[in-house]
Amino acid sequence: MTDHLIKGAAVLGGEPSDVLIRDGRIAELGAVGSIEASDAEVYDATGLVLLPGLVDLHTHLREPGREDAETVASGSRAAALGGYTAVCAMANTDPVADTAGVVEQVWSLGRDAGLVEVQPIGAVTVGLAGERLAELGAMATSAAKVRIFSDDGHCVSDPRLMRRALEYVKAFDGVIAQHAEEPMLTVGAQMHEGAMSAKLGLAGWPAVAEEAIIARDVLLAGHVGSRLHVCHVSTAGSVEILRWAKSKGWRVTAEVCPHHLLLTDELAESYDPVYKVNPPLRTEEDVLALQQGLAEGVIDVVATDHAPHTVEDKECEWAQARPGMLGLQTALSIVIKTMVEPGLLDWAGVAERCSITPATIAGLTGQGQLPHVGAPANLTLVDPNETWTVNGSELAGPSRNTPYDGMTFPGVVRATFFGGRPTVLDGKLVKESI
Ligand SMILES: NC(=O)N[C@@H](CC(=O)O)C(=O)O
Ligand SMILES: [Zn+2]
Repeated sequence: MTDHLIKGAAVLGGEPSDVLIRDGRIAELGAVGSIEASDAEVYDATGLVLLPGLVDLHTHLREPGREDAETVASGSRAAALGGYTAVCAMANTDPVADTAGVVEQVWSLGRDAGLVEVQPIGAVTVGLAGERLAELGAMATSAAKVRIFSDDGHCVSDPRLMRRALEYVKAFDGVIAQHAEEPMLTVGAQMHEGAMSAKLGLAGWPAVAEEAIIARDVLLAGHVGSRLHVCHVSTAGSVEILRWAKSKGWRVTAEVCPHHLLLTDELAESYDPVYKVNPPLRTEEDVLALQQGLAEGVIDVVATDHAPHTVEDKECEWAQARPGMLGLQTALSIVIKTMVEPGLLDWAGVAERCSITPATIAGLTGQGQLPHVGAPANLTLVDPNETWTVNGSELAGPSRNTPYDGMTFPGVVRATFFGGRPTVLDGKLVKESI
């Protein structure tokens, strides 16, 4: 394996340093010019910020079943380009990832693609039907070593089943990741329930449908003493409930998606289904509360909820369109725009929210480590002073459903190193790694 010498990178935005990568790990780290490595390939990282490789807790890779929207390989390419070195693959595939066989299939497809660590998430219930627990233990002890279980796309709405799931995973320190949506309050829902849904005549998903489930689940997690993770938190009220749950010392973590940190329900006025997503885009007040919650750590991590859909599933009437938007290649830029530029997070905070804490939640021990000698070389180099304009037709993967087409953002991912090997250099996929 070739040695790599990264020169002049600001580690977490600090002093410029040189980093030598050898045999998949950081072998040396020191002041600029202090490392001798004549055989190493040199990468000039002057002006770039070095972060631990990003880790996504919520990625829809669509394989098996909807390879026309995304595959494990195409999603891995999007992830590497976005600065990720690990993604957790959601279970709502076809067939559903509710057995050891399916999670092992996804895991080995990820290994074959070789661009990021692909950690499968297992379903909580058989077929995501919310009726019977899936084989959680078999998935946990499979080669995929599943630790996160989620029926994402659906809420585990039966409280008895949710309690049993929390009890079951406690034995192997697993976590239940809940898509918090009380289904009886979102029948026919198309967007956030508020002034805009009234104006547009679209059925609303009220904030309380999310908040009622989060309130119930933090109580259950506290009661059982087990780990709960709340997916894609989208309302100001949810942040308040999480703050309270954390003050009790319960083992509760939560994620927010980049689109909920930036976009609002006003965009639905265009009737462009690219803005249709679950949970829906909310109000300005919610956006500000989510940013504040993430800054304070009430919300622990940023997760993309990267949800590729084909043109047929997205470019149709709003009511028929599938919910979800692409996220892997734009996430870091949106975090910089909404959190770093306004001074809500520094680079250490970005590393914490986008890499270190997600890796801890997912139990990915080789990921999310602050750069130090001996650490696995999963690293991202970003140019914070450069901007780029999103071009939907140039994104990796077959799907085009980005809500950011034509928008200009700060923060260009220049290089990604996965297991000591560059997967992205100068902003492009490294050929040998594809
Ligand atoms: N977020 C979405 O709007 N859609 C997701 C499911 C989900 O994350 O709930 C999908 O699988 O398309
Ligand atoms: Zn969801």
